[in-house]
Amino acid sequence: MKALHFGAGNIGRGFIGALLNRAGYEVCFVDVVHELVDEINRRREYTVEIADAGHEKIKVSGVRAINGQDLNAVVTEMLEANLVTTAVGPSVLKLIAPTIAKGLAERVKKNSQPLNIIACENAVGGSSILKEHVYHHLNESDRKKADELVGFPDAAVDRIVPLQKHEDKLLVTVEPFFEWVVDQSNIVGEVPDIEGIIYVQNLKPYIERKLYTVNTGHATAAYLGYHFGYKTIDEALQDEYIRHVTKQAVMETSRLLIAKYHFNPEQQEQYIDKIMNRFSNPHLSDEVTRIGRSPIRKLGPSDRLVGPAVQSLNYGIIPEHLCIGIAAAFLFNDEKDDEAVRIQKNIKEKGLAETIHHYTKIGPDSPLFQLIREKLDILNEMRAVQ
Ligand SMILES: NC(=O)c1ccc[n+]([C@@H]2O[C@H](COP(=O)([O-])OP(=O)(O)OC[C@H]3O[C@@H](n4cnc5c(N)ncnc54)[C@H](O)[C@@H]3O)[C@@H](O)[C@H]2O)c1
Ligand SMILES: O=P(O)(O)OC[C@@H](O)[C@@H](O)[C@H](O)[C@H](O)CO
Repeated sequence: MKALHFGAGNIGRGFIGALLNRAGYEVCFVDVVHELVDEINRRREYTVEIADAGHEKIKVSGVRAINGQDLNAVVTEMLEANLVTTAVGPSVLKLIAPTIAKGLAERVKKNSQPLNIIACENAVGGSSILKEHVYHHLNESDRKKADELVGFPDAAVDRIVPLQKHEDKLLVTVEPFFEWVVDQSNIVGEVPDIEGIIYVQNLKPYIERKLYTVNTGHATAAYLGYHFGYKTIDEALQDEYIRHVTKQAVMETSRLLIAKYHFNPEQQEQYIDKIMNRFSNPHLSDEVTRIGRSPIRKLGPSDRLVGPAVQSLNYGIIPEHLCIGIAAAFLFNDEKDDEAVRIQKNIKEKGLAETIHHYTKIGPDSPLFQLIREKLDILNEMRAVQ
């Protein structure tokens, strides 16, 4: 069984690649960083280290890699792959789509075996988004064949994997917890037998619970942490105010999720407690700039902050603390982050009101708009007296 995985980064090596390998797949990574591809091919194995008191080291062997710019190599791999997965970042899906489309166009002519393509990204409907981009590059006849032979089941993936700073370029340190939930209703052919995947018939509650709890809390703590000068998430969460706002923000999303999907309130409370502990794992050092990366994406209308805030209003919940997180995201001015730079430029050139509307799509008539502005003033005042 062969798996082709796009993105040999932290989640690619530390989570998806490791699970596929354990399930018996021969894993081939696709990446655009030459050094990474070469190193994987030179060693054909790497180590995953579990960040807890035991520091267990797991060897992932028999892997190889190809360069994503080598179209022929990717097409050749796609002809034979039994499964395709991605962990490249939601904004990169559009960029890998032409290559995947080329591979699929060849494959549907030569191989009548079904193929599932699972995007393992932090986005609602990641595989569906990828499908849309891929289909854009297929002609009508290949699209019809792909409708029959190719599935794009959506997925939710959860495992905290910080930026890696090891001498061993392939070593990846990951938290012990992981969860990979896949929408079974969109699988074509046999359901892949991979230990660790939870198959569900309706993914929406799971991806929203993951993105709107884990990532909402993470982003809130990271943007506040950055604003108040903390470097890592566990440092930020030792600040009483940041811990309080983060916990309240995920309590707000929790009320939304319970109302919308009827999650069990007690289990939801345990889920939150577990997440707050995961954020503070003393064996991981996770920088607030990684967690806050790409703030334009994170301020998007259906992403982790604005998504639940807007939906909350429909259930009579006033998302005060989510709005603090949103306000803090507009103060994230990490100059190494292109999206942060673009937001700050927009604020300078077009003003705050226009910028909030532009990125969040929240209009001045929404009660959230005023709330975000008030929270921004409060955060700036708090910083000034710090
Ligand atoms: N790190 C985490 O804790 C975590 C947890 C759950 C989900 N995720 C999600 O997983 C995805 C990947 O995150 P990550 O932390 O592993 O990022 P990462 O930057 O470590 O890995 C992304 C990899 O994709 C590669 N890449 C970029 N463009 C490419 C292209 N055109 N073709 C092939 N490869 C390309 C990069 O070189 C990099 O190796 C994101 O969607 C993220 O939200 C991350
Ligand atoms: O990967 P992003 O940029 O969407 O979000 C940053 C972190 O919140 C994220 O990577 C978490 O560590 C992860 O989603 C935990 O499962």
